[in-house]
Amino acid sequence: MTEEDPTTTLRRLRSSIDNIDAALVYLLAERFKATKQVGHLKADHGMPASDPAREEQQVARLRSLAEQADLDPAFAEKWFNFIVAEVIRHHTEAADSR
Ligand SMILES: C=C(O[C@@H]1C=C(C(=O)O)C=C[C@H]1O)C(=O)O
Repeated sequence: MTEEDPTTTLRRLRSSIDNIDAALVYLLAERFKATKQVGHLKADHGMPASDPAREEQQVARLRSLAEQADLDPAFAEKWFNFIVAEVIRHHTEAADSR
């Protein structure tokens, strides 16, 4: 079997990376659409922006999923915390504009 040219391999891998990045952007957009609705619901009903107990459950679940998927669980937790910080910022903005 002939080996693939390195330039061709790089192009092929980058094409896959581009598809994955596009999927991640769409997935994140969907997640923020849902969390923004949660933010308005909380603001309308005087509920606190953050829910540490829920976050703790999510971290445990995501760490376990990351292990199964051969992804660093510490990275999964860091990524989750980064996203949640932005969600809380949106929730606080929603509450302040009520
Ligand atoms: C979206 C919510 O609000 C916050 C954001 C969370 C998230 O982005 O997953 C989880 C818990 C809350 O701190 C929620 O309460 O479900």
